[in-house]
Amino acid sequence: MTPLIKIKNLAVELQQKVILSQVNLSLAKGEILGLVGPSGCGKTTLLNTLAGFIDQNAGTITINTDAKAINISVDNMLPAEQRNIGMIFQDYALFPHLSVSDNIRFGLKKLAKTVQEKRCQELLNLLELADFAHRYPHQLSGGQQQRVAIARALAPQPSLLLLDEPFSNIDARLRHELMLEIRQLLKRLNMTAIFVTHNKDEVFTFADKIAVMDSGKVLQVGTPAEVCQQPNSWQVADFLQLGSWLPVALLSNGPAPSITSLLGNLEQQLINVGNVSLLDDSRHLQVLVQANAMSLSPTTSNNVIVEHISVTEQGYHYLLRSIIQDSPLAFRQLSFNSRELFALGTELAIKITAEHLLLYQAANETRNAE
Ligand SMILES: Nc1ncnc2c1ncn2[C@@H]1O[C@H](COP(=O)(O)OP(=O)(O)OP(=O)(O)O)[C@@H](O)[C@H]1O
Repeated sequence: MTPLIKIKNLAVELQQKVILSQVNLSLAKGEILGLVGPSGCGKTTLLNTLAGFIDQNAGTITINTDAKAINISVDNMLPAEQRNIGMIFQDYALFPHLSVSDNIRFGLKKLAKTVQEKRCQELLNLLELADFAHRYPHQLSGGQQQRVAIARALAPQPSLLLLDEPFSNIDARLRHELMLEIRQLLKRLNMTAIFVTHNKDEVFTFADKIAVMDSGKVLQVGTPAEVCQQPNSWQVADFLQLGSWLPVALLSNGPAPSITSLLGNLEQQLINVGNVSLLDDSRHLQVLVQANAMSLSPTTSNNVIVEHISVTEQGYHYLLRSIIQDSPLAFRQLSFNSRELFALGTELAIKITAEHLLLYQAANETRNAE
């Protein structure tokens, strides 16, 4: 199926600095993509480049609608107003001197008055804003302002909607409800959307697909389940906080390599992420361990000490450090969940219960970090 938007080898430089490089993404009509990554990795720059507020230095953006295909490249830089892309900014950027209705009608000035009226009324109803049509932005709550921003962006019937941290200004209690509501609305309209977020829960609630970025590049794209189950690099696992890192060493190589750690030898099936060359690079090997994939073991001798405790809805979350600290395999922050309460400084015997383990090669700094 032809994707609604296809981004190929997109690159952007600002003030002679590479901000985006080799960005490749495609989205089918009606799909919602969440862009995540550390601060400064280029998420907003990507949205602004798609919207036409920043010029690309290489690559193509193709938008396929029923009516036509738009090709945007360095040789064919289409101005923002001809891209048929709607954008919702983090602060909503509503016009303070215009009423809710006038904000929504703002992008419709070229259309006949009757069409403007009809579309505005439809959007007021759709976003449950009819009672606020004559109010001004400062007379609305954050959630209501966000609905107006969405209505205004949808009014010109864009083929793609871009949302920069759409829920960051919404009260935490309302956020989840609003996210589900807006997602259902976009799905009903079969609207294709790309949104930026810092919030892991947000991406899992709102997105069909996620793209994890780092240093101007897209590291991994997939459904939230795919990315969580098999993060393709330690940066992805680290950014999404999918577990903690347990340093390991190679015991034997071959088709079924075996490894050891300060929690003992690990018999689990190993998935060698990125085909780490075990012989060459065995110094910085680590496995990703989820907090729920470990248990207390009566048959193992004590191997960890409780360093930090926090209370969770399911019980207690512990940070454990290895009892042995003068080893290259020592760790300081292994996450562990339990319903039992242990005091700080308690020594415990822990074993890994996961069926398989993801093996990564680490940069030095991720060792011992959660
Ligand atoms: N106009 C500009 N001129 C030069 N550099 C810029 C400009 N705008 C952004 N940058 C740089 O581009 C990089 C990416 O910025 P961007 O705002 O896209 O990141 P981000 O992932 O959205 O960050 P955050 O999550 O903090 O919002 C940063 O290093 C930033 O300093």
